[in-house]
Amino acid sequence: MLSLSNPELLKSSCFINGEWVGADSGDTIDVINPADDSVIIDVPVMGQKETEAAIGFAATAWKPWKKTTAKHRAQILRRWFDLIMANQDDLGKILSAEQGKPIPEAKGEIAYAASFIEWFSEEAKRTYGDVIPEVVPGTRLTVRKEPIGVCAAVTPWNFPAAMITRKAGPALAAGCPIIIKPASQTPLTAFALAYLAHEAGVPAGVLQVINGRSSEIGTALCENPTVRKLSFTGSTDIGKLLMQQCAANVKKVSLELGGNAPFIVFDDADLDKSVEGALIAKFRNNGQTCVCANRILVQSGVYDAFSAKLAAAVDKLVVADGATAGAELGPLIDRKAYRSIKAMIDDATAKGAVQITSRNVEFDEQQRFMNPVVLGDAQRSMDFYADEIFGPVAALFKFDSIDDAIEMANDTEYGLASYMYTQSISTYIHVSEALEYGMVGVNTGLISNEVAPFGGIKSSGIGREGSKYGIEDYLEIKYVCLGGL
Ligand SMILES: NC(=O)C1=CN([C@@H]2O[C@H](COP(=O)(O)OP(=O)(O)OC[C@H]3O[C@@H](n4cnc5c(N)ncnc54)[C@H](OP(=O)(O)O)[C@@H]3O)[C@@H](O)[C@H]2O)C=CC1
Ligand SMILES: O=C(O)CCCC(=O)O
Repeated sequence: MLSLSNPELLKSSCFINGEWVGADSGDTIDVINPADDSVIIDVPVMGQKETEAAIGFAATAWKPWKKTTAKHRAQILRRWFDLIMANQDDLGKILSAEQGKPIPEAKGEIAYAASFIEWFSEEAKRTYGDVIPEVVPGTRLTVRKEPIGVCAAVTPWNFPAAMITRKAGPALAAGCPIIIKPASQTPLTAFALAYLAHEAGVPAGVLQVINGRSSEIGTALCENPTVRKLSFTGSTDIGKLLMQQCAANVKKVSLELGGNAPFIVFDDADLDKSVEGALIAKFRNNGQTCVCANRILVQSGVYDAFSAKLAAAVDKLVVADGATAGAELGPLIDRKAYRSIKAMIDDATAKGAVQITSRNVEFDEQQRFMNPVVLGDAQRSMDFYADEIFGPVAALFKFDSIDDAIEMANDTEYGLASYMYTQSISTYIHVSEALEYGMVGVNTGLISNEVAPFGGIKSSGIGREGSKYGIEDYLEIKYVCLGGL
């Protein structure tokens, strides 16, 4: 059992219309700690019926919520932020237990998650409209931003807190209710956040969390016309499916999907800083992040030196249960993830990739931890050139010219994050402008924060989260033309 200062945070029920409830069927499923396969607690398995009920409650809650002042919503969100930060230790323990990331990293995610609530508590007051100079005498043209209506969020297991607050923050700030369906593997952080939202004064029905059969819940959320907006973070395949389902009633969608981030190291880069950046960009959350470096492209002049330095640093990363002091990489989320990552390593080595790190990367079905690995001599024919690794494998590709680097970097259906290391201003400007990505990190491996627009282009998704842009998707523009003056 998790030892928490505030045991109220560990919930085994869904949160619907201000009540902690089980599934109508009574069905439950265990939430498993991926570090040791122990059961943390069981949670309800809900489906279409409970989802429809939650949509109805949200619609009812919307009427008074949209009429509250921005200042009132800002105050509630600020209280929620304060409560999340006051409970950071407990929330970090819950998140680490169900997701696997080391407790300090989990606590870091809690602070990152809270930052979206703080940010949108401030942005709530800035959803300005416009007054447009009239073209016909005796008229007045005004533009007002209004909440879009009932929103839904479907979120992944890799960031069980931040992907929720990055959606719930702007929704609530804009005056919308939101129904959250967390990943089945990590519902406990979502429940704990809902508990604190309620404590902060978020009214019943304005924020609900429903766990269960994803395709049933997803279909209900996408096909019910009362839901006006869906925000999804997860795989590209499921994103496409949800977008199709939302098309029937022209629902607004935001999608944060897969990536295939290039991390480019030019000959003139500061190598120590590049290695430091690569460690963050590649191994954050054990490589299970959509903005993780997927293809590390290194210019031929520094290829050998960079590979040796990176491999030495990677060999030192401490792999252990996330609750163990000093752990830097926890377990992967599940066996399916191990199998998929191992298959990519095997594919690459069969095609000529060479392991530069020294630790064993064999895998058996009992295994819960994977050693990080650096593979050199990576080639375009290898699976990870096109596909997201989502694990602790750094693949190094060699290139000669700047144009080669740009061509390789853009040679993908994805366009989320990209990174480059150079000390040349002209390389920085030329390459950062040529990269077909929503985000570019220059001389840094960490680009995410609440004030910057997070999102991708191409198959990486639609829309931006965080920043001043992140609230726009939760607002509709209403133009009023007043005549006869
Ligand atoms: N962009 C990103 O941040 C992420 C990318 N990924 C990528 O996707 C791969 C697979 O991970 P996975 O967890 O399976 O990602 P999914 O896209 O399957 O899951 C993300 C969310 O979507 C839900 N979901 C799954 N199927 C449906 C459906 N038919 N209708 C509605 N909701 C659905 C999941 O619920 P449930 O958990 O209940 O199935 C979860 O809440 C990873 O290896 C990685 O490559 C994964 C996670 C995050
Ligand atoms: O989609 C993800 O993988 C989570 C986002 C990580 C981030 O915000 O940096």
